[in-house]
Amino acid sequence: MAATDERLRGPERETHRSDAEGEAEGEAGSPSARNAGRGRSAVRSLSRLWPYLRPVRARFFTAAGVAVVASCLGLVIPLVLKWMVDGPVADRDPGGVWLGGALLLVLGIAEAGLFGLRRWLVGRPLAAVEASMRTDLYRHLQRLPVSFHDRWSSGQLLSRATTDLMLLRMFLAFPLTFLVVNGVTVLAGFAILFAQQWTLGLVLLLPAVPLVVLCSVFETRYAVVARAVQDQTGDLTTVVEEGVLGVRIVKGFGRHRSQARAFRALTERVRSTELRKAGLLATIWALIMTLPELAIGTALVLGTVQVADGELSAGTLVAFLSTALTLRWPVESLGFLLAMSQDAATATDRFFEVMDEPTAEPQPATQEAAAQQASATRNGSAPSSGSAPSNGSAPSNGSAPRDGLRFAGVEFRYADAPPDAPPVLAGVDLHIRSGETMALVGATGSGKTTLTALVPRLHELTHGRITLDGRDITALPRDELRELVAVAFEEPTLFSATAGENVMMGAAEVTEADLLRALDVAQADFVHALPKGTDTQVGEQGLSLSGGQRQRLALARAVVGQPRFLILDDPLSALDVHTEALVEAALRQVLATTTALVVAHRPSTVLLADRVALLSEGRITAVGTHHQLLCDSAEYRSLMSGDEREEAR
Ligand SMILES: Nc1ncnc2c1ncn2[C@@H]1O[C@H](COP(=O)(O)OP(=O)(O)OP(=O)(O)O)[C@@H](O)[C@H]1O
Repeated sequence: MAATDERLRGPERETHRSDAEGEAEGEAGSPSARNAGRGRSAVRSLSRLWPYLRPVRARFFTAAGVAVVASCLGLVIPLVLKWMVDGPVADRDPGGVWLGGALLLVLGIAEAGLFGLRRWLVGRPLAAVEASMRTDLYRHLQRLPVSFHDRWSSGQLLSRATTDLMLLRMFLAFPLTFLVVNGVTVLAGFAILFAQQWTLGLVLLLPAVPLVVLCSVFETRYAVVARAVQDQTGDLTTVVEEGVLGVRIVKGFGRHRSQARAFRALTERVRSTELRKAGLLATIWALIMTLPELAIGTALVLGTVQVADGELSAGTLVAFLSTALTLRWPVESLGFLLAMSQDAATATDRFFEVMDEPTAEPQPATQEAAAQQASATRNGSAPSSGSAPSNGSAPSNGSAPRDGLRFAGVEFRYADAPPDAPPVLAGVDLHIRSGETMALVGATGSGKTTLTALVPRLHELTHGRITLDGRDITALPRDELRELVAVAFEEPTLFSATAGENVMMGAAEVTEADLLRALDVAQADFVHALPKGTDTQVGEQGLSLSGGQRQRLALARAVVGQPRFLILDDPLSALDVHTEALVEAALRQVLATTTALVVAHRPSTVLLADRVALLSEGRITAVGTHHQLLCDSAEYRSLMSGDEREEAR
């Protein structure tokens, strides 16, 4: 998997490389792409599509059968011609010629009708196959851990969900069927050729040997370039997406020229790889067209000599050559059918690279949690985290003590961090009592966001445990965990939906009254002044709203379900002083009814909390009230005053 990761991370690096570096990579794009194309069997890759094709197999195989019949009908036409030339034409029988003509017309119409029927048979089912693959991919992407999304660029995922799946539908609709249909047609055609005149048949068969060798060389080379093109298209998608989402920054800093230059460099790379791909295709196609033409020319000369010598009838020669010409298309199409199959095999690999990613992260704490759960079941009560609830608060139900949120010996290291890097969090011990609000304060990069992300299990901790009312989070079903814990991040993400829908995403079952209450709590009353109130579309990423408005909607989303635990990552950072005061006042009411961990940078946010924990270099170094820490901790004083010298005193 490491190699795959390397390839997937590659785009970010490669996107920003110079052209010279790109050229230096040589023939086939990125080294990772070269490796990806080599040594894999296209057939094995494509066979993984079977589960998706299975539900529509009846229609699919019927369509293939229809196509085989249609194609073989084309082979009957030369036989009718032979009958006409040797029969009615030689005998000067106009009635026979008309009959032959009518037969040819019927055969032609039947052939066209059958090909039309084939298209009708496969059109709808294959669109359904594409849709079901896309749905599976989307569902899987939603389930994959955050660490996966940290590693993969969005453009690579987008291009897999769009371009690659389109390539696969095209492959199933056309090359897959026609590789079979053309294969059967060529075999049947050669049987007819050999039956008519085996010596001439051998002449036509001669190019088959070099063609097979050439096709196999072509397939190997083309696979590498096809992979490179598809990966580079993914990079391009990432750049376009970043450019569109970051358009304010690009414009604000006047970076449109340098952005355009970077984009041009990338398109240049895609273009040159596409040209290499086209060059390979042109070469194989030229050879595939030339060799059979030479063979047909030779057979024509030899056949004419045989007719002149009286060894062969003119009708047989006409039929022979017509059959040979009918076989031209099935043979000549081989080049691009193989190319499309390679594109599809690459698309399949890229699709399953994502689908094969495990949805669960390794959970070192699971055993411990499982043991804990088992012991809880034996004792008939929810386990505590080692000590009795310290605030003496009432149990949440008959047996479970309300122990609040507890971190015990928590250690965390990002999977993609260098092996020699120290863990982001190490030995974090912290207890937030039930009903308490704890502010988490620390210098930039000290690990505050990381610590908060561990509670809803956006990342899996490396060691230690986190408990909610005494229950290990790894032992809680995900749904229950998400119900218990609500989060609002510093960067408020909104979806292309209405303002109301964005808020109601915060809980499973939300009433209109809950929505209005949450908007009120988050001081998001501005929503009512929008053109359609809570039904107003807020646009992609909520970009039509101000930063403060987005943050208030995100806050409303966090509180709408009245969660038992609330995790807020600097939720007031984008608010002006006036709105901040309003939101703070409202938040006080919410915090009074929940257990909260609030990342805070400013004294005003800290003052919302009952106690403050100071996170320093991945450890909790002090816990106390705001005033206690101001007295006892130089680092805390420095962070609150924004004065670095304070710490040195
Ligand atoms: N996905 C990631 N992969 C690897 N390292 C990461 C990742 N996300 C964060 N880090 C690193 O983890 C450390 C802690 O980051 P974190 O975002 O938790 O800090 P923070 O205290 O919230 O900072 P801030 O106050 O600036 O928001 C930083 O050194 C950061 O570079």
